[in-house]
Amino acid sequence: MPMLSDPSSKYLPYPSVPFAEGYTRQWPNKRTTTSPIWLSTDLRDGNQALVNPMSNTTKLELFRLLVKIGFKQIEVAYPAAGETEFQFVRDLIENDEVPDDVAIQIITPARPDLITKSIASLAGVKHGIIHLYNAVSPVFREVVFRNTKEQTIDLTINAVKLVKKLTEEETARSGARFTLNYCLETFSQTEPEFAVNLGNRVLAEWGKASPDAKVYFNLAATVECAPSNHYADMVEYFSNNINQRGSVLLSIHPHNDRGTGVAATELALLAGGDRVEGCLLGNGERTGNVDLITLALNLYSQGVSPGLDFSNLPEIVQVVCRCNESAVPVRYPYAGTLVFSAFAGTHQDAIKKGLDAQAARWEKVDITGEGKKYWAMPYIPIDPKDIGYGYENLIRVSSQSGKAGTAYVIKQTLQLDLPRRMQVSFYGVVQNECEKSGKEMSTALITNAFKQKYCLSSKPIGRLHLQSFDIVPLSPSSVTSSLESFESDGTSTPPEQGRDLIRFEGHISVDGRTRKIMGDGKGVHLALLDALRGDLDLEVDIGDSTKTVTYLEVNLPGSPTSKSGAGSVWGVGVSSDPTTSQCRAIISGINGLVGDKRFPRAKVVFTPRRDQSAQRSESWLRDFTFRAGHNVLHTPEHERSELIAASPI
Ligand SMILES: CC(=O)SCCNC(=O)CCNC(=O)[C@H](O)C(C)(C)COP(=O)(O)OP(=O)(O)OC[C@H]1O[C@@H](n2cnc3c(N)ncnc32)[C@H](O)[C@@H]1OP(=O)(O)O
Ligand SMILES: CC(C)C(=O)C(=O)O
Repeated sequence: MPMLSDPSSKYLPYPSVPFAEGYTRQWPNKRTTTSPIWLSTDLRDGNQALVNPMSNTTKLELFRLLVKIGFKQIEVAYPAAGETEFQFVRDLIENDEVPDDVAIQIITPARPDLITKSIASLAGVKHGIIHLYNAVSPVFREVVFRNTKEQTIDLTINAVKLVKKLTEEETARSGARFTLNYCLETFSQTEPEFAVNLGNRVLAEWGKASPDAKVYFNLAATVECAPSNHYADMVEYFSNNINQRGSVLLSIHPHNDRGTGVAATELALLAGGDRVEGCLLGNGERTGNVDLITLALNLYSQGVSPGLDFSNLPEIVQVVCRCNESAVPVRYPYAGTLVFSAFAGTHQDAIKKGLDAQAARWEKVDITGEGKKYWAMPYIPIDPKDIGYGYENLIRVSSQSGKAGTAYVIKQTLQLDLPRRMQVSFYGVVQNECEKSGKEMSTALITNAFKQKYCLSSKPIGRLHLQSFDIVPLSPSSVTSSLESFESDGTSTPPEQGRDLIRFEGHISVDGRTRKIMGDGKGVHLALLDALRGDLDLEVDIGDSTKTVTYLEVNLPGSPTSKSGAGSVWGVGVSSDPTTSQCRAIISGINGLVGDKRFPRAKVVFTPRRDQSAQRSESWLRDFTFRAGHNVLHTPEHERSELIAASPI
């Protein structure tokens, strides 16, 4: 039949849930503030859907992982399926694999022979949950069992009677504790009144439900056939109408046929669900059971602890995929390898700004002790570090990226905070490469391109390579450049005559051949330019107003790394002469420190920061670090401060 034919003659819409006239649904106004009880059915519903069901060795590995994650209820087998399944339960019990606070659940259909065998597998268990199931919706009653409603009830009640008898015998023998988990298979496709009626008959037959020994009703969306709000309505109806609600626990068992298993579960929990059955990474029949990792981390990202430990999610994913012989799509919630990577330029820009803003906000909390370090990050709903990922892949660069992403990579790898206009310029280089290759630019490729472009290497990269140089003072040596005035806006042009004349003598290789160059000027850069002009016929004009600005951030030892500047003291030096600019910045910084009671006596680390926002024509210094020793700031007898230039970054 062609796809576009009228489906209304073929498919029936979901029926309404028979709430009383005027009834106001409760679930839409609720919030989930606590974690449900979790049951992992990886070893049963997950296992039965695998191409190659797990061996008992593999099941044991997964069982141990589930225990480690923190599951307190684990469905371990369908013991009546065969000897292997039966033996798995025996091994767990006999080898003392089950911690005292963990209950193991086994599943059995409502058939006497299979119930007997299933319960026998649990001999000696501490806490066993008997998951008894039969499908109760019209199609199953009519087609699979060929039963009326009354016959369905009889089948169920007889099974409950047998479970009660066998478990009581085992309790008398070994002291084992048992819980009945009665599953209305295909609950979400069953008439709500019939489901409640059946549930009440089960309760009456069990006869011993209490707030301390609740009967579980597993309300299965065996096949997800309707939107999530319908499942929530079904659960709320059952919750409102089942007897002895305080002695009953509602379990949610959703599948994901419509791709909304997670949403259905979240709404069903609002509607009265207390417990969730599902699998890690949503393994299971057809499109899978509901994914417990997504559910738990959705809760976590709302500030509700799920009580499950996914702090090393990559490792968990790896084990689960190996055990299930399956793979996770790269965009899978939380667990996909690309979930915490942005390629798009505007996303990257927002993330980069978000990280900086958050670092400042968190630092303020550290310093003031006020407020909370809450997570508020564009495009990233959960801190990747909380679940075992780093930030190193947050930004990946392709032809869809922009300058911010590229600058982020350079900051991460080379610790260089590029000035904005340089970001734009360098991004052109990267974009060109991306468009040429049509591929992602890896971190290594970007870093390499940066080094190539700006010749950042001790080995020759460009056509010109400076091998060595000397600065020879031509006029009497004195630091007279400090005579140059600096107005508050830093834009004044330095008087040339205020500085010493120096000679630049160097060796430069040009296309691999060494050439000697020499030039004079007031300041190193002018002398170098003179040498290039004279010896190599290279005319470069960097403008009269070219200045070097040196920023020094003096971090307070013991305070967190200062990104906002709140935990540090700053110095600034501006001059057309780089050396003078550095000297001024140091003196300026020290001035800010003297008498600052917050500052300890020794070891002051100076970290220069370059101005990113300036629109002036400037030359930019390479980063370098100074360390002041010998308590220079606080002991007047050390008048000759010892400022040691440490290695360049
Ligand atoms: C929704 C779920 O995921 S439920 C879990 C499903 N998991 C499995 O089926 C995995 C393990 N299953 C098995 O190993 C086998 O199916 C067994 C051992 C349980 C039964 O095997 P068999 O006796 O060969 O029966 P078969 O597999 O054909 O099952 C169908 C029979 O059980 C009946 N049946 C099916 N479900 C139930 C139930 N919940 N309660 C009672 N009877 C049931 C069917 O009506 C059918 O009976 P019929 O033969 O009289 O028509
Ligand atoms: C037996 C039940 C719990 C089941 O697996 C289902 O309905 O999907």
